[in-house]
Amino acid sequence: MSSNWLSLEAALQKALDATPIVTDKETVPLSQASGRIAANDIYAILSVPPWDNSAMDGYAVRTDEVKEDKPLSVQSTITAGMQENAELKSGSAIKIMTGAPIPLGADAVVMVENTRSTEAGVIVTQKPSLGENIRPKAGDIAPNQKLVAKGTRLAPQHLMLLASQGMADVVVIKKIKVGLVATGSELVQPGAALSQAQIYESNRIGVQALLSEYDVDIVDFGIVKDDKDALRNIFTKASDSVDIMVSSGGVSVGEADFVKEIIASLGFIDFWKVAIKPGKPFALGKINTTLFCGLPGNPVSAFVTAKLLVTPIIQKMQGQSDIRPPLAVPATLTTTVKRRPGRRDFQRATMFYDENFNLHVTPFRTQSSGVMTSITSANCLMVIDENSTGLEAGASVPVIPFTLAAPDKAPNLPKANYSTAEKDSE
Ligand SMILES: Nc1nc2c(c(=O)[nH]1)N[C@H]1C(S)=C(S)[C@@H](COP(=O)(O)OP(=O)(O)OC[C@H]3O[C@@H](n4cnc5c(N)ncnc54)[C@H](O)[C@@H]3O)O[C@H]1N2
Ligand code: MOO
Repeated sequence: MSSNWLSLEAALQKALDATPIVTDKETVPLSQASGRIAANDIYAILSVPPWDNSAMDGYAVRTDEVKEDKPLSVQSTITAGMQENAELKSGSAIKIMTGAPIPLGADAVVMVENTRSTEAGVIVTQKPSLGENIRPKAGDIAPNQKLVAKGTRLAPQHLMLLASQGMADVVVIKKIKVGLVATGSELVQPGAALSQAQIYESNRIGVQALLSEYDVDIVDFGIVKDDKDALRNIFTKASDSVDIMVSSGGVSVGEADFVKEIIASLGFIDFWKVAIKPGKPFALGKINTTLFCGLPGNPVSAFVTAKLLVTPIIQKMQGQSDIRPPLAVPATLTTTVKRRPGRRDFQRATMFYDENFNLHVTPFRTQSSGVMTSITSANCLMVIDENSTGLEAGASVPVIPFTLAAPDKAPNLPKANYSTAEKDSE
């Protein structure tokens, strides 16, 4: 590894150390809170369940009165939502539905399937144990119990929990503003006409979609030419209006790569170059007090550095308490891979299961960071250590899946045909 390249871990640590945490709060309805960060610890107000209630449709009984072939007279029926404080009489049973409050005196509920109805009453065919099918008051949540810790990214299940407490809204960290700009005199906005030597700009849309998963406000600064004044102008504007500015392109050593120089003149470059492939020329700095991330222009490098370096920075800035690296799982390499040591490789690859649920992985045929189909054809990144000179087929290698969906041939999953693609007509 070249001496002026940081390892991914060192780069990430430096980046997170330089990242300020936004503390401004706002109150939003639960319907808009998914993916936002809880700004406070949230405590329970109510018991859940609010009373002892039935876990089954059946009969509330006194266990000591349940005898083989002795009918219990059915006193009444209680359904969930009924406002009645019933009391179970001796020698009786009360018909009860799931969720309804347990009548006073009852100490178990028999499932309807374990009973038989007769003219004389209900006969219990399987004696319940004490407390069977009774969900006790506060068995799930007790008042003052911490429900959600400050810094939690609110997932659907957290929102259900808060709703069960009667809460209609929640205090979250204000959305952070992320500026995006693509640099390059050759770049044209998709939809416009191309002239000679021009290509369509594709990094902003990908980075925007990736970062939008973290519920940020994107401020789009468009495309800027490789021109020092134009770059200075955009970055100065950005420092007044966003929390973090993310650019792509112009961070390597070419004649028109001015981005680092301009950032250094407006603030400073904290580090440049990370020992990863793709994505080596990633730069981190500040424009006045605004954090700056310079992604390399090659589309695959921009995608991988946004995923590996920018998304943890965003999480830290939002006050997320638990920032973790992406999930990596071991897979068996199907082919021999030769490489030059120096950078940790994040090869675009396809992982798949065999009949025994073992995961295998095949790298995409080309690993050039300009080949965008290497990411669209892949379903994971295959990680090879910086010092490795290559791996033999059969070696175990970590892979980072792009999604949590099962790859091909998952043997323990239903064999239904999930594909919605139209079948060839017969
Ligand atoms: N002599 C050296 N040359 C290069 C090195 C090096 O170490 N020494 N590093 C290479 C690596 S690795 C990368 S990655 C690239 C990154 O360079 P830049 O960040 O300066 O990117 P550009 O030169 O501006 O663009 C590279 C490539 O990507 C295309 N591009 C740029 N932006 C976009 C965009 N928004 N949408 C679509 N395509 C984009 C651009 O046209 C170029 O083809 O540098 C290597 N060079
Ligand atoms: O880092 Mo570059 O991204 O190898 O092509």
